[in-house]
Amino acid sequence: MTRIDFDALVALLRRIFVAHGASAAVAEILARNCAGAERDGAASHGLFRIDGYVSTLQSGWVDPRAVPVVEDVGAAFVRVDAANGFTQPALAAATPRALAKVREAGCCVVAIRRSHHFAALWPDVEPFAEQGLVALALVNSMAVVVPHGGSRPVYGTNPMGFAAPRADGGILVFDQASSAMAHGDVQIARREGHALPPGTGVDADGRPTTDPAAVLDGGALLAFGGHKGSGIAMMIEIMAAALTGGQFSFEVDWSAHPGAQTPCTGQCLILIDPARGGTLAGFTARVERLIAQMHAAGQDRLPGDRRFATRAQTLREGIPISAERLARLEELALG
Ligand SMILES: NC(=O)C1=CN([C@@H]2O[C@H](COP(=O)(O)OP(=O)(O)OC[C@H]3O[C@@H](n4cnc5c(N)ncnc54)[C@H](OP(=O)(O)O)[C@@H]3O)[C@@H](O)[C@H]2O)C=CC1
Ligand SMILES: O=C(O)C1=NCCCC1
Repeated sequence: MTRIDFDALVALLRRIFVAHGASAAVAEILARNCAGAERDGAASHGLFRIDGYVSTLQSGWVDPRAVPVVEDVGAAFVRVDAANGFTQPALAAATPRALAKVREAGCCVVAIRRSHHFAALWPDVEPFAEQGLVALALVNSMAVVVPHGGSRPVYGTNPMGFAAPRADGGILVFDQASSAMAHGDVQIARREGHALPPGTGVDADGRPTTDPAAVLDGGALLAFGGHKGSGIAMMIEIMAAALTGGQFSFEVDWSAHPGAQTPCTGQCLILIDPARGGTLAGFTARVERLIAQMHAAGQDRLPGDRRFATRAQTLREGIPISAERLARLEELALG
């Protein structure tokens, strides 16, 4: 195992994306996003995803040079056609207008369609919380989750990311799939030969299984928390796809593009200026009061704590990477 500096990793990933057809602007955004996930120790959405990005780019399924079209729809709504490109450049294109609207109207919905999201959600919400806003991002993916009581997959692993400002200038963030496990983690479990916890998925005959291969090859995942998580997955389909005009998870069809892995769906981002409920200082003081109660009740780890600690360590010491993986990335950067 060796270590790589964050900026060096961004530069290497940028070369990979450019070598596989991405514009300089798209390559920069995806490289920072993916390197940031690896820096934060997000096993399922960091370098693990690079082979999937590359085979998707080679399949012609996504346009890595897409120019998003941003449209104003009233005082507090921005509609974005990602033009079959990645979600993150579409969000970057919409951000200046969304920020202007949230400052003016107190809130803003950003509805992105025809977009491919293959990453963690916290990078989509953190920058807004760092500017004193509350942000909630909802994304649907591909049909691998059975609705509660059902027998075939309809929902994606549909993640939600939430961030809010804190009193010390820091932020509180959670980011999670609505499935019992992210699909990426099931793939990692198969690769590493680990069983899944009971309640994660079913096999091709709908029987509960702890075998990741049985879930991935014809089986399906369950929502987290039974009918409650299933309701959240349903809400995310409605917010990320019905509201935006993106595809539902069950509509994603890769059959004409063998090797494609990124789901072409939608994302809904809701931004709120908490100062509209009083003052920003008043809001963050209430957040701190809640956190103090959580700690007093015995919760010593907040969501985001592990990531922020990993980030601080890897920025200091470098990001751990195996020699094989580094060699593979260098090879991919050659195109
Ligand atoms: N693009 C897409 O379509 C999809 C993306 N994803 C991404 O996959 C990633 C992983 O998702 P998932 O596996 O569900 O996330 P996890 O279950 O690993 O973590 C979910 C959240 O809970 C926090 N957390 C974890 N353990 C504890 C604990 N013991 N106490 C308090 N908080 C805790 C985490 O904080 P911390 O981060 O600090 O550990 C995180 O904010 C996410 O980034 C998600 O966006 C998932 C599905 C689809
Ligand atoms: O891990 C997951 O679940 C997913 N991640 C990226 C997009 C597809 C689903």
